[in-house]
Amino acid sequence: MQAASSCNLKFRSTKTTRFSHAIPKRVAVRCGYWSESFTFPNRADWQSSCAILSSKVASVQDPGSLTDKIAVVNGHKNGSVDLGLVPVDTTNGKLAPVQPLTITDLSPAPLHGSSLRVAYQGVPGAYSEAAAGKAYPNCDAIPCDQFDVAFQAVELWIADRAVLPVENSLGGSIHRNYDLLLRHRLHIVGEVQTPVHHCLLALPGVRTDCVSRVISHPQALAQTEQSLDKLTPRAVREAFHDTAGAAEYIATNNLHDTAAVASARAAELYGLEILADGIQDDPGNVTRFLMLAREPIIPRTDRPFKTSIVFAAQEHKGTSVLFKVLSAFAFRNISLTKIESRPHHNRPLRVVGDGSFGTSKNFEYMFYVDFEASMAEARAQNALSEVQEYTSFLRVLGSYPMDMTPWSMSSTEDA
Ligand SMILES: O=C(O)C(=O)C[C@]1(C(=O)O)C=C[C@@H](O)C=C1
Repeated sequence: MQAASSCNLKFRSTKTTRFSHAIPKRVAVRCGYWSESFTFPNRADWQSSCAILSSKVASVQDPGSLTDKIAVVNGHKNGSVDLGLVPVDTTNGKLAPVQPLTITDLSPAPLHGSSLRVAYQGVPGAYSEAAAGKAYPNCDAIPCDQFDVAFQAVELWIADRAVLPVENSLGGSIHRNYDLLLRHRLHIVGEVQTPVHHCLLALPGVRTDCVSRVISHPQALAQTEQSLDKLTPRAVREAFHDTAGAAEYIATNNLHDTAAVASARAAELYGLEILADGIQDDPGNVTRFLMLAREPIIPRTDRPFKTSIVFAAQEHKGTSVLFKVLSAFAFRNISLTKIESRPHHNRPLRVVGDGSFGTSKNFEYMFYVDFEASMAEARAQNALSEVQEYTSFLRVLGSYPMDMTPWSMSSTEDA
């Protein structure tokens, strides 16, 4: 017998707990052999908690005793708490029998079921969902409303992996995910690059010249800016959480004046028509996604590897720290593939000058560097020991196989 996740047990949220004012919320969940507690630090996390908890509870062994799954919320015992999770058995109207844990449930991954659970940001039809499928074929893709929720889903063992975008060939870096990489403790275990082929979608019968508003993910709007100038010059553009979510919103609210920039799959899923196809401003539009896990993978040397690090320059080490750090790689013939700087949140400014001409403030940064070498190679280890001399903070985010998928312009047609 399979774990509960394979019996298609689903939960429907009917209402939220009456302790909705208390944040952070600590919830203890007990279910058969399994019990775990979760903390939802802010309201947004708590609001998405029904989905998170449902997915977690549905993936454990014992689908019976459904009423006592949510044992405690903020110290209050079950009975006074109703999270409003209603079990819906989609198999044959019966709940699956209780199953004891087996040795396979204790193996590192996939957990509690036959397929890997992969968190992504967006709803079905988002490019991130396609990327999750490319990174982990046959995975169970778990939609999350925010990037932060996808990180937390892995940290809380609700998902086994997260697949999140970090940069696009037209729109540039997705800074939010760089910041979250630092805030969370997940490891980069792989990368996947996917062609992004955008369409303009609207309700059936809507003409392009009747569209007064175009909604989509800001990255998607940026990637189609010139095409939208031509197709819908008078339409206002509005940011939405994700491309497929924008398509779903149009369909759900029956909006005849609004179009979405999204994938052809989103058109199919939400019953929209494709007004224009391939509207990305560059035919070779590609987004790079990172695969994240709780544990790092063991770096190898038998195939091309990339390593991602983040560091902050040491104060009082002079102005040429960045040059010295980059030289540590250059002298060892290690190519850098990416460098990104983000504000140093703990130390945003450094005052410079001796006062004779006043003082100036320099901004302090966290530098993210990707280089083409595996941490199993001596040259990479030596480069990092040298980097350590100039830095006050250094973290290896992951050493992982490079995405070597053959790529051609025509492959962009697939997405
Ligand atoms: O909205 C989506 O469909 C996403 O998957 C997000 C996202 C992004 O964050 O960059 C991913 C790929 C595309 O570059 C556009 C949007």
